[in-house]
This record gives sequence, structure tokens and C-alpha cells, in this order.
Amino acid sequence: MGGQPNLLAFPDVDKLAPTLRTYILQAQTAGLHRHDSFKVAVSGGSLPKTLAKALLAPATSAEEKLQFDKWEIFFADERAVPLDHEDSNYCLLKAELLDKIPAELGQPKVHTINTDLLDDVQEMADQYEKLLVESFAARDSVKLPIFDLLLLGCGPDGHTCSLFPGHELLRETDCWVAPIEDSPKPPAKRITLTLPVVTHGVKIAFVATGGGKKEIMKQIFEGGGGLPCTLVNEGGLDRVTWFTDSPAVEGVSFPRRGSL
Ligand SMILES: O=C1O[C@H](COP(=O)(O)O)[C@@H](O)[C@H](O)[C@H]1O
Repeated sequence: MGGQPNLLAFPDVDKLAPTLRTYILQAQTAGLHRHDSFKVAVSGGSLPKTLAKALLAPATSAEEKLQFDKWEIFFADERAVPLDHEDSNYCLLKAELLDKIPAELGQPKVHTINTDLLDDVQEMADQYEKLLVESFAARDSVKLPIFDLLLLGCGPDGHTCSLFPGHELLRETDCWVAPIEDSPKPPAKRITLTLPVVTHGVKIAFVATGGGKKEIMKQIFEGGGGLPCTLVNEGGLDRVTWFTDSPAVEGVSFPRRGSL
């Protein structure tokens, strides 16, 4: 393992979307070879909209087919709210993407949180971790679940998943899924994949777009001292690819800007 994260910059989200689609298709093909399913972790925030732009576009004849019936979707993080609440990452993904997938492409298996446990996020995280154990451990006696792909966002403060700058959760090494009850961004109660799980993905993609991300992108790529997104870069190295638009990377200098 080595190398550096790959930073891809596009003029705008419309130009970014086709390359993100190709990248996801490549990850899907690799996942299907590996275990006949495609295990993906997905974030909330601004990501689902961009994801929908990439995945709901008409197929080009030369490309692999999206096989949503082989997808197993987990949440990279989720807020402890009902599934139809406007703060729910599932609700967002459903509205932006899941509800719009054409029937002929099949429907993913989506692993939502147990909303009977909204008042007990420790138990909610433990149950979600059990789902991962069931889905991944049958494959091999893994110490960590290895996602085929993690699709992540980057907050303007450098957080990703519900891993926030300076938070003790950044030091969590035992559990795969952790509760957080003091998220600085509301809602306070959430669950999140932990850093070791995130950095062990086969592929790790960040999608960061818009001028609101410009300052934090500079910090991440020009120093980054312990920011959650930087820690993912440092752990995932060349398995990490950033999909950005010009406003998000204006003024960011980085040694490797590439293509897929
Ligand atoms: O709270 C959250 O924020 C991050 C970043 O969101 P964005 O809107 O700045 O892209 C998101 O990735 C995470 O899933 C969500 O819970």
C-alpha cells in the first residue's frame, strides 16, 4: 500500500457526474467479482444529490450495467431520527436516488438504522455493527468489514461521516460503528462508521463541491493537522479519490491531480 490520494477537479457538478459514475461502475464490477454483491457505504449531506446525477443518467452503450439488485447499501453515518425525518440520511438518499431508480435496474438492499432505538444510540450502533458482522464476517474472519466502496462527504469543518475535528471518536479503534451524542452539527445524536473501517475500504471516494468547501480543502491538502478528512487521506492513500468542482479547489495546490 502506498501512493497518494487522487484529487480530481471538474468545472462543475454536471461534468463531475459522468466520471463519478464510471468510478462507481468500476467498483461495482470489482465487488461483484469479489463476492457477487456490491457493498457500499453512503453518506448524507450534499452527496446524494450528486450521486443521483451520476447514477440516474442514461447509460452509454459501452459501459457496464448498473446492477442495483446486487447492491448492499449501508450508511457511513446516520442521524438518530425517524426514517421519514428531514434530517435522516436515509430519507435524503431515498428521495434523491432510491425512489428514482428505474425498475429494470433492480433495487438495492438498504440497511437502515433501527428506529426503535432512537433513545439509545449505543444500542443502535451495536445493532448496526451486528449487521456488518452478518454481512461481512461470513466472507472471512475479518477484523474489519472491507467495503467495496465508501462514498463520503466533507463538511466545511473537515468532518466526514460523523467523525468531527478534535472529537475523541477519532481515536476509536475497537468498534466498527460508534454512537455520538454530542455532534457539533445537529442533530446531536448519531451513529457513525469508525476511522479504521473507513480507511480499510477497497475504494474511498470523497465528493466535495461548491465554494463553501474551498477553505477546508486548502487545509486538508496543505497541512490538515488531524482533520478527519486528512486522517482518511493518510490511512487510505491511493485508495482515496476526491471528486471536486473548481469552486471547491480554487487555490488548492496538490501534487497529484489526475484522472481515473
Ligand atoms: O452531517 C453530515 O455532514 C456531512 C457533510 O455534509 P455536506 O452537506 O457538507 O456534504 C455528511 O457527509 C454526513 O453524512 C452528514 O451526516
